[in-house]
Amino acid sequence: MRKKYVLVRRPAKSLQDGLVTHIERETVDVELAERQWESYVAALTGAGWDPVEVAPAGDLPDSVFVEDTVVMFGALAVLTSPGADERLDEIDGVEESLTALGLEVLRIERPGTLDGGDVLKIGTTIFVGRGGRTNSDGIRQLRKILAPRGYSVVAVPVTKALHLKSTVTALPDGTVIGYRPLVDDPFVYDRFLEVPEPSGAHVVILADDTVLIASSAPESARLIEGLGYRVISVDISEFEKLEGCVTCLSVRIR
Ligand SMILES: NC(=O)NCCC[C@H](N)C(=O)O
Repeated sequence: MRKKYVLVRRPAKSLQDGLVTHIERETVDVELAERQWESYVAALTGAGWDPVEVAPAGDLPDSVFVEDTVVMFGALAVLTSPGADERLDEIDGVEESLTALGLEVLRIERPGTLDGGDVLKIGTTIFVGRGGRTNSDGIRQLRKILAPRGYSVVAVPVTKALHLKSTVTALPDGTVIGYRPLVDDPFVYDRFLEVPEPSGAHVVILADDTVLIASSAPESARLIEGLGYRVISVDISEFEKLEGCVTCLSVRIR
């Protein structure tokens, strides 16, 4: 069986200086964050994923949110063009890890901006959030890269949260789940299921029958379990204080 790699990046010592846009700033316990990160990586490993650690970047507070720096399409890695200038320097370290894995690497360039947190892949349909971090030129560039490879890019406005995937993600069967007050328009998706908690909208698909969710969303976890999935919960409270969620801490490479 082919190895399933997952890219992760250890939290920076300066984590507490990470950006906050839509929520009030709270003090981050960096030591607790480190322990939570270890448990998060252990959950991925336990589900059969092989972690590849991008070299840590002590002076880049948001570097742990590695999802925003690259989007994978099979063996193609598209490095992003982060919408926040403070995050631009995160790209180089990620590129080194991707090249070392022998992947084809392309990139979105300024003036285009695109954050990985704005990209939701469901089969060959790629939903891209147009919001605070991703602009129309970034979407245009991604569309140009993906069209010849058989993907269609569907752009959707995001006005109520940081990223598209702060508002919705998808279950293994393709059902889009979201916390309704944060979703601009649920009708852009073929199937939409409302979850009862904001962080319940975020799942990482670990296998066809298994998803990872934050422990801050117990009711949503029960709802998803009721649909026949195995649900693994992890506490990521310190990352949630910086508008992070379970998806943003890793990038799966299949
Ligand atoms: N994909 C994600 O949900 N990323 C979270 C990024 C949080 C970080 N503090 C930021 O504002 O960029």
